[in-house]
Amino acid sequence: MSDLARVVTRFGAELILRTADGALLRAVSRRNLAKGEPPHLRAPVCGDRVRYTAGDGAKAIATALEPRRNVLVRPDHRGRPTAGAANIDQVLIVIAAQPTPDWGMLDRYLTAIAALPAAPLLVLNKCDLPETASNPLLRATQSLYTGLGYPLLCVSALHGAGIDALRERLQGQTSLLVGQSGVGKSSLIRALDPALSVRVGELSAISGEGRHTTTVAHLYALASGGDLIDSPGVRDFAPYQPSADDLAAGFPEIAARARECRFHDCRHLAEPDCAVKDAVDAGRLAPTRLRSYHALARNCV
Ligand SMILES: Nc1nc2c(ncn2[C@@H]2O[C@H](COP(=O)(O)OP(=O)(O)OP(=O)(O)O)[C@@H](O)[C@H]2O)c(=O)[nH]1
Ligand SMILES: [Zn+2]
Repeated sequence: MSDLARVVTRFGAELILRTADGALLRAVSRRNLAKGEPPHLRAPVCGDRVRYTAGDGAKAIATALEPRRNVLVRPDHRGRPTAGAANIDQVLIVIAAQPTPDWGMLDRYLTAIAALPAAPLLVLNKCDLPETASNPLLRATQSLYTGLGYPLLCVSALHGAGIDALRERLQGQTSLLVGQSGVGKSSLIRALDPALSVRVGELSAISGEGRHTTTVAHLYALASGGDLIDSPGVRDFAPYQPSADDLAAGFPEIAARARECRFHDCRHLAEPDCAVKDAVDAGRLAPTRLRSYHALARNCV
């Protein structure tokens, strides 16, 4: 008999599992639990569902990996693909008036999220700051992305505005938290569930690895419902070699206009009769989006 559990985190060959009744359990796993997969996808990662049995000692044994809905792959420090987290329903991209938003980064996130696939949710934090309302570029960009159909919530981790609405959007979902350094991701986790900092301590005690475990991906169960994956290592991620389809999914407004270009493989650079460049010139397509598109297309496979 084997039971089903969810991987909270992994360090080396060891896992912390969350069992069906919510208990945390230390477990060991073979590195290649998923034999048919490419090497970087064989070991269980944060968010995976695994079968386990009780081991001889204090540690359980992960015996099988359940099929994944998706897995986030990113380059490791040597540029090789590595799995960061699995079974992600939704990605929260946190932005704020401060630090100054990096819109290219936002477009990279959106493309990677479309490729996963998962649902994006833009979270504009620090809405208590006067700059949030008074910065014309931020307002214009806000309407650019909502106009493209991306949902956006304005919140304040500091004052609590919009946090209830955010909690609601997290229920029943596994959500990954990403965003530039300093936008308030840690503050948002604390605002969503003040008890979580206690659980972080509990995890360190179980793993015995203290500091190390705070730098890898963790799956947190929110008291209000839903799971949140926070991964300091995955907080900035780019699509791993996007395909042409990934680019089309990440830039739907460009893909729609590209059908009108004279050349079916138009790259929207210097080609004649390019409907995408025409749309930019006519002010119907944001030049920043085309710039982001070109930056990603350079790595396209
Ligand atoms: N005014 C205001 N400040 C906030 C809010 N949320 C976070 N901050 C501040 O922004 C700074 C950065 O917050 P963090 O939560 O550490 O940001 P982070 O995104 O986790 O940063 P990294 O750990 O570097 O990725 C801190 O000084 C927070 O107090 C907010 O809603 N309003
Ligand atoms: Zn074109």
